[in-house]
Amino acid sequence: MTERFGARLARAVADKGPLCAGIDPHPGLLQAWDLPADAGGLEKFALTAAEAIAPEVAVIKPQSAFFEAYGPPGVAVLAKTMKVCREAGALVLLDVKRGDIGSTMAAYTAAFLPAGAELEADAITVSPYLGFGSLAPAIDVAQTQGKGLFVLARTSNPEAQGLQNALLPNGKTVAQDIVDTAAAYNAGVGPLGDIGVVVGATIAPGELDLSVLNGPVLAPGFGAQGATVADLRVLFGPGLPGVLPASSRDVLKHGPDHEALRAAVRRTRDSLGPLENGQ
Ligand SMILES: O=C(O)c1cc(=O)[nH]c(=O)n1[C@@H]1O[C@H](COP(=O)(O)O)[C@@H](O)[C@H]1O
Repeated sequence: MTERFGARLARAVADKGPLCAGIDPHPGLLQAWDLPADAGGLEKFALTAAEAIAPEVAVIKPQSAFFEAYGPPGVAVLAKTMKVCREAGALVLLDVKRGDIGSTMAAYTAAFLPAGAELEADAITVSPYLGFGSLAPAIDVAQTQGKGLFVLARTSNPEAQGLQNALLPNGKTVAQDIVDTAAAYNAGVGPLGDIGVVVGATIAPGELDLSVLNGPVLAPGFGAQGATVADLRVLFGPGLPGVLPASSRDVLKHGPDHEALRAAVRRTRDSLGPLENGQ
């Protein structure tokens, strides 16, 4: 039987710590690395980052838009980058933020989750704003094929507050309702469910109750967007249970030197606490 994503993630985090390192080939970073703004520059950037960073972390998160921006050659670079990351032992969380009516969601799911797909990921980010139920095709595949989802709940950007903290007729905020719906899919699954949520590390403490989620929490906003390790501990609890703090630019800015990149990702990873295996 295929091992569930939650179990694979728990093992990876026990081995390498909870950091999720992002590969975000921003045009400004390509320029800072002295690379041309074309598919060749993108490839050099992404593969350098993947080779230096992926062996050091449990999860690596390529940001699809920065690759799609270069058209089909960019998507080919994304596929290659994901392969390098997997071969280095990292779980690949593809940040594509997809979400659509159910039948179309099934097509997005086929693009990113099944074994053998050109852009096969271990998990993807998805948007529930067409209704959580519209994600059913992705949930089905994730749960049966050992893959994971990270559902946007309370995002790190300042514009998100009004919509995501709006109260629903059931008395919950939109974000809390998304967390609780994800929790229902994770109930009773050990050691961790497969349906995670995205909660920005920049939000105010106390906004959300994550106590029954029993699933992973992707927490972007750590580093370049201002959140610190201390902020993470206040927000999510001292032990950061199930939390994957995500950082992209704050690590990538140390490139293109391979050793400097590797040192930066190790520093960031180690700032989150000692590894369970003492490495
Ligand atoms: O889903 C995400 O990954 C995400 C959700 C969110 O609420 N905020 C957020 O910043 N992100 C992504 O996380 C990464 C953050 O990058 P840095 O700010 O450079 O660390 C980017 O790829 C964002 O698209």
